[in-house]
Amino acid sequence: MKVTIVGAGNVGATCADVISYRGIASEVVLLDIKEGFAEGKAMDIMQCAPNTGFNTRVSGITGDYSKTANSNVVVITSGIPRKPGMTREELIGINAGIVKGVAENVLKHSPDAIIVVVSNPMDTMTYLTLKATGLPKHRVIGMGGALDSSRFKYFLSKALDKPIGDIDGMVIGGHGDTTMIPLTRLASYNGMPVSNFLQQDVLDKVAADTMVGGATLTGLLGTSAWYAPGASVAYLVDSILNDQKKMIACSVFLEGEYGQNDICMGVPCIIGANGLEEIVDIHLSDDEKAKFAKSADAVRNMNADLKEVLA
Ligand SMILES: NC(=O)C1=CN([C@@H]2O[C@H](COP(=O)(O)OP(=O)(O)OC[C@H]3O[C@@H](n4cnc5c(N)ncnc54)[C@H](O)[C@@H]3O)[C@@H](O)[C@H]2O)C=CC1
Ligand SMILES: O=C([O-])CC(=O)C(=O)O
Repeated sequence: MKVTIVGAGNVGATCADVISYRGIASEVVLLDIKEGFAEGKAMDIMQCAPNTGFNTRVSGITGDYSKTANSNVVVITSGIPRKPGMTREELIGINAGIVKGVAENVLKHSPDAIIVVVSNPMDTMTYLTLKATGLPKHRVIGMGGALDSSRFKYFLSKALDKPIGDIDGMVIGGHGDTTMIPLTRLASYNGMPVSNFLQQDVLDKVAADTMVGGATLTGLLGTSAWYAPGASVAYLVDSILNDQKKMIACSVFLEGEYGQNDICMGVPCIIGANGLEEIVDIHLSDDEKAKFAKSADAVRNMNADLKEVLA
């Protein structure tokens, strides 16, 4: 199975590293516009193989999409990341043109690929990719919820002082500082509701920390995060390539699901060989429904800025 990652920067290269280290694909192509950059990242990753023992072939290329031909999955991580103090939404001006161009280029050589969109503002970039390419909704999947959910589990494990692997939870809604919806009501520790162990004010703090998880890391690092984002993309790609049918919160096109239409937003999805295989209805409470509708309003507002690029 072949995966192309367009944008060999922090997130793209980390994703390639995790995919190869875990043997998720037999071939990974990294593509970037910066001369020699993807080649360098691929060479560095390949030189791990003797010591970590993987067999994935990782190669890098500058701008030549013919090398990406017949990819099963294409990941779009090209574009600029935010700096401290910025929102993801401020990236739209530069990233919209990049993402549209990349999506069109990859499809010329991999007409059957499933596209995973990572560049921010991710929900709007996913919507743009779907509209610009005309691909069916099952082949355009935005990655954000997998990452936000792993941050949610991290903050829950800290609050509970219990191992992160014993925690389950999901974040739906938009992938933005104010649009994420951590589902604290449904989060669990070894199958038991976390509300059995944590007071509401602690749960509220966990949710708030989760929502600004990306902004907190951007403040600490000077650019946005890459280890957990790269690993989250690899987790999603694994479910596609190996037909795992995992339930993962992903940004996908909604046609009435969760009361929304003509928008891409994070909802629980079954992800398998066909990409998006099912949107799962988890019966939100009235409060969660209200939050989802508010989140959708904000994402829709952002999508309105695509008028020019989609014209
Ligand atoms: N959806 C999510 O959960 C997450 C999204 N992101 C987003 O992912 C994007 C990438 O982030 P980083 O890897 O940290 O940035 P980065 O700056 O390290 O890497 C971006 C790469 O894209 C390349 N690039 C730019 N235009 C290109 C084009 N037209 N064709 C091919 N390559 C091109 C650049 O040369 C650069 O190497 C950002 O927009 C960031 O906000 C980052 C983390 C999580
Ligand atoms: O925070 C950012 O800008 C990058 C991102 O989407 C994340 O790490 O969640």
